[in-house]
Amino acid sequence: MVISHDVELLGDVVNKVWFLDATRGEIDIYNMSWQRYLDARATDEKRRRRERANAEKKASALQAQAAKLGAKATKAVAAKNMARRAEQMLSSLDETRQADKVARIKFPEPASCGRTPLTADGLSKSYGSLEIFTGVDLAIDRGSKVVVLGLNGAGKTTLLRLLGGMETPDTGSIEPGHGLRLGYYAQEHETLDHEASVWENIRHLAPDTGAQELRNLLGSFLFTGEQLDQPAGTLSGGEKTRLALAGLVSSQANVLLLDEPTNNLDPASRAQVLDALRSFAGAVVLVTHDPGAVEALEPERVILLPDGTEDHWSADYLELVQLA
Ligand SMILES: Nc1ncnc2c1ncn2[C@@H]1O[C@H](COP(=O)(O)OP(=O)(O)OP(=O)(O)O)[C@@H](O)[C@H]1O
Repeated sequence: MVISHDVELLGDVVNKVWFLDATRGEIDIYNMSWQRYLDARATDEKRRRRERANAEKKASALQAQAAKLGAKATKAVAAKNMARRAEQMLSSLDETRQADKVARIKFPEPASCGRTPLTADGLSKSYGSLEIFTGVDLAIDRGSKVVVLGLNGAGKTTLLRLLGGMETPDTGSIEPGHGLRLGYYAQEHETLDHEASVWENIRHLAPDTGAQELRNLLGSFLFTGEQLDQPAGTLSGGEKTRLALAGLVSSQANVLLLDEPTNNLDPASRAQVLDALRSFAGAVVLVTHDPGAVEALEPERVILLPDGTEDHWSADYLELVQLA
């Protein structure tokens, strides 16, 4: 049994799909491949919409007739029965299926900054006797797009944590440039306070933004009503990702450090993140195993770990993204 947002994987392996329909509160079982399931579900939903439209038409005809009859005292009982039948007909229908909701993600104009908002010189990091990397230099220019590649354990997350000030290097230094505003998206969501609620988290991340604006922002990331009071630690993987991204969007950062920002997202929300990346005017340093995210970023440069070598981006590196 597999739970995944990776549609390629699902297309390759599954021959049975359980669709948990939150609108109807039911599980539909489709004994077929992923592609055939997608087609069958689309057909089922079309059928339900048609049935609903027919029933609504019938019910409103009944209601109109009942209203006419109700005017005559002798027909009052028949009219009442008719109205009741119309009501029953409507209440037995499934709720109309909302088009599956998707977060609307758009990064705002970044705050203005100098030519090179972030520089690092001679960074080294070891954990005990394990040397992760030594002597890594980099300069992040305004608006530049950089992808960090390396095999598992090469130190990609470690480098972002150093740049984001979450950890200190053993040697070397990190120099913030004029006007730097960093936005850090952590793979494990450690930028979220898991004890605090959704609302308190976003409040903390964007203390200068008005309450209504924050409410609207959270709404566009699909957080409304009671969920604003839910502790962040109890959110699902995709919801944590959405909350952390909402925090980034509210921050006006001009350098985004993104560690696997598309993990845990359903395909529709992932597509939104990729679109947001495409149109972001600030600088981005991206760590990802998702080739689609790299293509959306259109990086100019790549940093290869653990050596710290820098190169111009070329499509040949895409293969390494999947390996890494
Ligand atoms: N706090 C720590 N204590 C000890 N070892 C650590 C610590 N943090 C990271 N490491 C080790 O440092 C190495 C680099 O970890 P890092 O998470 O930066 O790799 P990565 O390139 O991001 O890997 P992946 O592609 O698997 O996400 C790993 O071998 C990891 O086990």
